[in-house]
Amino acid sequence: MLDRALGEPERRGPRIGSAATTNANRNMTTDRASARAPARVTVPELRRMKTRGERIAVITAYDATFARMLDEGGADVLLVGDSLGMVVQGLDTTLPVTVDEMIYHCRAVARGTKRALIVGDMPFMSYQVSIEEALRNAGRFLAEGGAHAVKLEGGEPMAATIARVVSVGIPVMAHVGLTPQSVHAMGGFKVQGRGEDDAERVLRDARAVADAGAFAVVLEGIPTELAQRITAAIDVPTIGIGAGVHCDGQVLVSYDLLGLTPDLKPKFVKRYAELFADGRAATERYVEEVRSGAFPAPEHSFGAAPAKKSDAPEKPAYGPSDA
Ligand SMILES: Nc1nc(=O)c2c([nH]1)NC[C@@H]1CN(c3ccc(C(=O)N[C@@H](CCC(=O)O)C(=O)O)cc3)CN21
Ligand SMILES: CC(C)C(=O)C(=O)O
Ligand SMILES: [Mg+2]
Repeated sequence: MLDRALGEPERRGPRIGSAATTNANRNMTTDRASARAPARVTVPELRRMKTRGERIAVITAYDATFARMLDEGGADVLLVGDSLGMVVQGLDTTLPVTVDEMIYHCRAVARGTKRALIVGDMPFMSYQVSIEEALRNAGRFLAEGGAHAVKLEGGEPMAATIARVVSVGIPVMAHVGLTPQSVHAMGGFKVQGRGEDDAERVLRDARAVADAGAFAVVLEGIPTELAQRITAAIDVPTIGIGAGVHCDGQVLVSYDLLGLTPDLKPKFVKRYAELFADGRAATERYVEEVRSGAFPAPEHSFGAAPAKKSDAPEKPAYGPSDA
């Protein structure tokens, strides 16, 4: 429990280190984790899921509590998306999000996750300037953020970068089609690959990143038939968002899935809960009860001298719990 509270990312994934460290981690897995915790989803497992025709469920997560909820709900992959700039930070685009911010959120998600593979989304300008910068920043997501893989946007022009990052043992999820970090070049969050030439470009992009060694490819905002062609053309799983019904998996922003983004309802979003409306209604009841004096009631209050039933040390009213 203590190591979970501290959230050391090195306990959560493969990490280069001494043989002693590796053995210690292995023993910990054997003695403590494997009996109760489900096996961690791995990159090779995701590739096998495509060959078995099993669909892959990906959801974005930005903090430990959501990560725990989504992990227990069975998500195969938790993507710490740079969409956090829009849903957590309140920005209009993802462009201002920094590597330090992404790593902070990755660490929180890593602490809340037992089974899902954790993918860190590389933010704008953290991998475009040079392959060296891409390597250094990708490495930080694993070493400091506790992520198991990184994602980056771009097709053919990013293939050499993806190949280099993959070559040092960092799994890369690619992302083609509607790439939100290119919002200004696209003139908005616009569906891509609609014309014949543009469809060919997106298909070339997907082929290039798969050939470069990406373990999966996010297809965002493209027509159903194009996503179907791409899914058939490449061996690695396609993960769709606004890309129709034929992809090998799906990804959705958790805030959209849970109904926390009341002002944003793109066509590809399905809401499985209405947490914004529920949370607002709960807040209204709380505010009303504070104003009327209905909350707090006696059962929410502490006495001056707690009755001692035994000589056992008193439990603190609140503090670290082993639950
Ligand atoms: N909350 C949230 N959900 C997301 O899916 C998401 C983010 N934020 N932030 C980063 C990007 C931005 N995304 C978006 C945002 C809006 C549309 C949108 O309004 N699309 C129109 C289609 C426009 C067209 O016709 O070309 C739509 O109606 O779906 C699409 C993707 C996807 N990502
Ligand atoms: C929507 C997914 C694919 C993403 O890139 C994000 O959440 O940032
Ligand atoms: Mg993103």
